[in-house]
Amino acid sequence: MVKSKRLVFARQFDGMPKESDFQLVEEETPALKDGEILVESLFNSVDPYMRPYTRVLPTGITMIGEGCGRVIESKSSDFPVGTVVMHQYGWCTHAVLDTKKPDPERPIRKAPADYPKDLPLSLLLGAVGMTGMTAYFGFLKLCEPKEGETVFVNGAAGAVGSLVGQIAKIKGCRAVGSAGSDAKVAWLKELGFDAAFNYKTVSSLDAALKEAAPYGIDCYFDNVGADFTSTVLNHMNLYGRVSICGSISTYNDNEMAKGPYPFVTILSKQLTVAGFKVPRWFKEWPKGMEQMAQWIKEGKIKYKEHVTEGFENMPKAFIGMLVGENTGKAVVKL
Ligand SMILES: NC(=O)C1=CN([C@@H]2O[C@H](COP(=O)(O)OP(=O)(O)OC[C@H]3O[C@@H](n4cnc5c(N)ncnc54)[C@H](OP(=O)(O)O)[C@@H]3O)[C@@H](O)[C@H]2O)C=CC1
Ligand SMILES: CCCCCC(=O)/C=C/[C@@H]1[C@@H](C/C=C\CCCC(=O)O)[C@@H](O)C[C@H]1O
Repeated sequence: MVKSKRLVFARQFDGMPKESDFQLVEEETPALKDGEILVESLFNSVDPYMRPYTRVLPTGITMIGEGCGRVIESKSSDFPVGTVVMHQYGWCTHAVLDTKKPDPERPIRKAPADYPKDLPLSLLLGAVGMTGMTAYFGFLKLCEPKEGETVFVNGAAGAVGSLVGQIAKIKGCRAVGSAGSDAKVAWLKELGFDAAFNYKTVSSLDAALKEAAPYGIDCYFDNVGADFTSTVLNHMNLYGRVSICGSISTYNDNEMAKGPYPFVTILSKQLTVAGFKVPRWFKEWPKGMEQMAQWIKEGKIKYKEHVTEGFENMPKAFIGMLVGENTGKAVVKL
């Protein structure tokens, strides 16, 4: 038995989450049954989806989220001690997982056997994990970028957005991004974005897009949603493709945003607009993970991690990510 900690989703969020919405619980892990493994978490992820997904969840549960950890006790020959796994075990320091009852929605994923020794394991939650797969498949499958096309991504200095822009460059596109600070914009230029702007300080989004994408936008990877997206659609070229990845500008709203209705724009420009959830391509993730790791090793993809130290600081890290404190992937190191 091991002393463990978890953070409970104690109060429904009202607008921006608060630290007092979580409660820390300490307890001992139970003895393992046949087929079970005890995982010690090394890194826990904080992600935007946690804010809207909790709307329909009951309070009192362990806060939802993915972690990357090491098996420290095992009653499963498939997962010997030392195996590194990723799983939606929630905000906890230790998790008992049943390997005999696989849940296709929440699989226990093993770190690839050939995962490069010189890459941090935290990347299995970031550029070589769920976030990286979101950028890789959500962009390539739905935007189908062609050489010479203009790609626009918002939330561009975040975990997903920063990868989308760099993949766009690898594919020979012109990459344009927006982010919420001048320091983030400077980093995007370092990454090779052809144009980038601070959406918080431009005189108008319309004017900024006109300047940054003078020949229009062919591919739009949308992390932000709502009014931002309606404005971007006006800058799309004929037959443009739009990948609807997220809608972070609406996650703290207590009600779903209504309108405006951009359907005539979509029709007249003959746009293809598609939403996705990245587990849709689960079967292809190993290939995507291998490609992302290879691009990182070759220096074609650069990444940043915003690492918060200490399990107890997870609420701070989560709120910080929602207000834009992170550049690159926000993770918590336990
Ligand atoms: N469909 C899917 O399967 C998946 C979707 N996603 C979505 O991808 C998006 C990006 O996620 P991820 O890269 O992990 O997160 P990020 O690393 O981008 O972190 C969130 C960022 O959002 C920006 N932000 C916050 N509020 C606003 C706002 N009102 N308007 C514009 N930007 C805002 C902040 O950056 P700034 O300083 O620039 O404002 C903040 O740093 C999210 O919408 C998420 O839900 C993620 C994973 C899977
Ligand atoms: C309106 C909300 C849009 C959110 C888009 C987004 O960020 C989606 C992310 C999912 C994410 C969900 C993870 C876990 C949900 C289950 C939680 C639980 O009950 O334990 C991940 O699965 C990949 C994205 O599709």
